[in-house]
Amino acid sequence: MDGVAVAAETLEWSLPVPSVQELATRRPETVPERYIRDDMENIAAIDPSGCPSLVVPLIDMNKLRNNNDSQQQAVELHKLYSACKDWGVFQLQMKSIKKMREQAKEFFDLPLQEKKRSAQQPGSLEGYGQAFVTSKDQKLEWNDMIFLRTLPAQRRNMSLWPQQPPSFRETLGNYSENMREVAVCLMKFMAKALKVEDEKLSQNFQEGNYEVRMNYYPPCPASERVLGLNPHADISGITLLLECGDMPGLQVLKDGQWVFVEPIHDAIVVNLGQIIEVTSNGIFKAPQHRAVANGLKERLSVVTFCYPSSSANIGPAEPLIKLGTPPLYKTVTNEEYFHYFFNRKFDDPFIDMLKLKP
Ligand SMILES: O=C(O)CCC(=O)C(=O)O
Ligand SMILES: [Fe+2]
Repeated sequence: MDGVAVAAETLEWSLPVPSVQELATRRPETVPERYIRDDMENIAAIDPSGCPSLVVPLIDMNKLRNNNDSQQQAVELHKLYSACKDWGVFQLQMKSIKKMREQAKEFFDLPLQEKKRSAQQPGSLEGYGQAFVTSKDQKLEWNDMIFLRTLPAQRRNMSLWPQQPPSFRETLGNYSENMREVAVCLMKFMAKALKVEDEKLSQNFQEGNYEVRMNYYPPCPASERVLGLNPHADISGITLLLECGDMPGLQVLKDGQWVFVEPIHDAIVVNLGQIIEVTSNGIFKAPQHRAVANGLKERLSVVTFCYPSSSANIGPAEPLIKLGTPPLYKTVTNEEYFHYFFNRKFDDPFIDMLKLKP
């Protein structure tokens, strides 16, 4: 059984709350109290434009793949290694994925009643609605989303896949396959960068589970006191994030400072998840990140969570341990991994529970 299925059976994921898109359409002067983050001191972040050391690294997949120029390849591989180790996030240059961007926007532009044809069912995360609303008192995020399992195809719940816009389903299917290729390829190079020449790692992502979350953040009249998405580290292996416009909103915690990830048109953002932090025995980092709101413009992101095959164990890669380094984490089954996740205390970096005592 995979993680989300477990959750759907055991947790109230998504108590019904109003669509923030609908709230924003009425152009209110302020927002309801439940969105105001008196619990957060400072939602401001650093603008990285004047500070090159705070610009998220940019990796070129073509250079990584170019076997005709081994020098260039080695330089890019080293850049990848440093990005995964020092940041846990980087931008990956690739042809822009225009169609998915357009279709995501068209979906959220539909009337509410049409979007609600894909509405989440009680107690389940999958579908159109909000995520992780588990109590009537908790602060709410300025975000509407649609969450769908995409690969392998037999995990799809087609009753929740939007039928509008007309080519949404086909575009999302193709896009997911495209993202699986990217994930598999990245895993090959990440294994190489770790000097773990192990085909199993990328193979596990070839046979892995893929889920897509499309996030919609409308303009917000109280953006400096509201959060689009709470700080978190992803529980995936890796996460591939497509920005649908040029409005910044994603921030990553780097050396104690929140830094904007500036959207680049011909790139996707790669965020390492906690499975890779464990697999790399703590060498690579799953960064804390969050999304802020803004008062000017809507923002959309299409986020693909890439998980290894459910039959693969989660633990430090064996070749790393064989090189003589003690394992920092215990090895668990996929089911155990999600069990730890669902039984964490809310704000815990939950992989700490997998840490072995020195
Ligand atoms: O929309 C964003 O920029 C962040 C999305 C994200 O972190 C997530 O969906 O896990
Ligand atoms: Fe995330």
